[in-house]
Amino acid sequence: MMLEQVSKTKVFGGWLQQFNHQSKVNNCTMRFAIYLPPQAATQKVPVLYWLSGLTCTDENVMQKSGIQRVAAELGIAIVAPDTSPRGSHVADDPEASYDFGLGAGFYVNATQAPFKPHYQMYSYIVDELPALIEAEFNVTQTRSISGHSMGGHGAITIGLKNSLRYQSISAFSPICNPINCPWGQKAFNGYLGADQTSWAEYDSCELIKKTDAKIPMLVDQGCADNFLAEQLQTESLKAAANIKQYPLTLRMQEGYDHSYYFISSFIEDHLRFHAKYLIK
Ligand SMILES: N[C@@H](CCC(=O)N[C@@H](CSC=O)C(=O)NCC(=O)O)C(=O)O
Repeated sequence: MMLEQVSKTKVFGGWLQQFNHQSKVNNCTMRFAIYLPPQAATQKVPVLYWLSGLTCTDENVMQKSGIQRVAAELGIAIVAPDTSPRGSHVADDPEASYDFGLGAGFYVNATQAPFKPHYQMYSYIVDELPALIEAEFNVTQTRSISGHSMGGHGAITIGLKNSLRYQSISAFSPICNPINCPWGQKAFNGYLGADQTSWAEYDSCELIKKTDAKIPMLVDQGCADNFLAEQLQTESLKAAANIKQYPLTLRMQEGYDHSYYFISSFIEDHLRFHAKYLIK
């Protein structure tokens, strides 16, 4: 069987389920969560992919954001993958830090040992997971992508690099310029190697400067986020978007921090934003 069910819970008339499956690209068992709104019982529905941040699994957004209420109203499925490959045979940061290795795959395809055999999160999110979701569930091939922090970086870079696959992009507190911040430099050095020429392929600011795509993008950033200045660098994304006149709606939200309390405060706006492009 391709999918092994881990849990099934009714929420707002739809079904939240977790599954394990064998990932060919990551060469390990991967878990994901899917929320199917009530409409999926009778018709195919579009999908919003949610990419989570450092230390997260498929569970954080489903348990903390309240995303299901509006997804049920709008008829949008939510798919939340894990943030890295996992298993006793999967390499981790030798120091077992929270910002590299397990729980911190950064949505790139690793080229460096010992990470290359399993850390192929970019291909997993772009190709393998959507193919599985579209084969196994009552969903259309109409997709949008969103995420938080490391997952915001993943959503923006994957959306920009695959403009024909996604209708819209959004992010909360994204790591905007990983090639120039400590989290990104540590991860890219480990996964992609010391030669920085390949790093720009996974940097939102660099990608936005060279793309001709104009996928609508919404970014929310809390002004009281402790990571803002050193790790997230939202101003760099704003500057890059201005250069290209990219259709970015950037909202600096006074008083909000980096947590899921912030996400839960604005997740409804993000779903309604994506619905404009997912549901015609
Ligand atoms: N372990 C660190 C920071 C961990 C943290 O803040 N993780 C965020 C994402 S940060 C960027 O990707 C997160 O979403 N945590 C899970 C949650 O449910 O809040 C520390 O403890 O400071």
